[in-house]
Amino acid sequence: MTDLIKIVIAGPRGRMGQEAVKLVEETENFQLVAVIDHKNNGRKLADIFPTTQSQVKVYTDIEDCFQNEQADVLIDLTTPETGYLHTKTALLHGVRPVVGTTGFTQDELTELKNLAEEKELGCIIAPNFAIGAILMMKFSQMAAKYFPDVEIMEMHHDQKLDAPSGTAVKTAEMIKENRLSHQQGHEDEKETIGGARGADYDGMRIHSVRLPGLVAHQQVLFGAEGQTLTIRHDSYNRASFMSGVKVSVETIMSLDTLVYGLEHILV
Ligand SMILES: NC(=O)c1ccc[n+]([C@@H]2O[C@H](COP(=O)([O-])OP(=O)(O)OC[C@H]3O[C@@H](n4cnc5c(N)ncnc54)[C@H](O)[C@@H]3O)[C@@H](O)[C@H]2O)c1
Ligand SMILES: O=C(O)C1=N[C@H](C(=O)O)CCC1
Repeated sequence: MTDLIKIVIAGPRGRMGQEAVKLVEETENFQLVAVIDHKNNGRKLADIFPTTQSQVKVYTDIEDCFQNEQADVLIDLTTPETGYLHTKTALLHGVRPVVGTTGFTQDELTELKNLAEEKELGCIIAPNFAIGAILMMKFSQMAAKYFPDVEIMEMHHDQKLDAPSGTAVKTAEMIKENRLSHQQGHEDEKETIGGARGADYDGMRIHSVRLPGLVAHQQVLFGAEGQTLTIRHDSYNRASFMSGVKVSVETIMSLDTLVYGLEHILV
C-alpha cells in the first residue's frame, strides 16, 4: 500500500488546473486537501467548480492555506508571477512544489534551486509534462550534434501569457549542450520588420505562433546541405500532460533538490 500524498492545487479553475483536480480525485493514493484561487476565499471547491463534488476549501492566500492545512505537495498551474511566489512560499512551509507554470526567469529558477537545497526539499519545475514533448526535446538534442543549424517554432493557443514557451526555452537549452555555438543565417541579414527572424538564443532562432484553435505544438527544424530534418510534437488536449503530473507527484516525495525538466526523472 503506497502512502497517501496530500495535495494542494493552485489554479483549479484554469485549463490545466481542471485536469489536475480530476487526476488527483481519480488517483487512489492522492488526496486533494485544499485549492488556491485568486477569488472565492472560504468557499468549497464544488461550489465554484461544477464538475466536482469536492468539499475542500478554497483559499486566496497561500500562507493562510499552509497554516491551516497539512499538505505534502503543491501543484501550481497559474501564471508566471504567481507561480514563482507560490513555489517559494511552499518551500518555506516545507511543502514540495510540482510546477507546470512557465515563464520563470533564470534568476528565479536559481533562487528556487538554492532554496530547495537549503530546505532539502524536492521541487519539480517542468516546462512540459507530456512524454512526447520530452522525447522531442531529447531527439532534438541528439540531432543538434550533427545539425548545428536549427530553428525552433512553437505554436500555442492565443491565451498564453509567456513567449517563448517554457518548452522552447528548455529545448534551446538542451540543444546548446550539444551544438557548436554559432550565429545562424547570413552575417549581413537585416530585419525590415522588427522580430522577423524571431528570438535569438545562442545564435539559434525561436519563433512563437499564437492562434485560437491551437493547444501546444512545437517543431524543431534542422537544416544541412541538401537536407532538412523536422522533429515535431503536438498536444491536442490538456489530458496529455497529466501522466507527467502524476509521475512528478509520485517522484517528488523522494527528492531533496530542485529538478528542472521531466527528462531528469523519466528513466
Ligand atoms: N508544464 C506543462 O506541461 C504545461 C502545460 C500547459 C500549461 N502550462 C502552463 O501552466 C500555466 C497555466 O496554464 P493554463 O492554460 O491552465 O492557464 P489558465 O489561464 O487556464 O489558468 C490559470 C489559472 O490560474 C489562476 N490564477 C491566476 N492568478 C492566481 C493567483 N494569484 N492565485 C491563484 N490562482 C491564480 C487563474 O484564475 C486561472 O484559473 C501556464 O503558465 C502555462 O504556460 C504548462
Ligand atoms: O498552454 C500552455 O501555456 C503551455 N505551456 C507550456 C510551455 O510554455 O511550454 C507547455 C505546453 C502548454
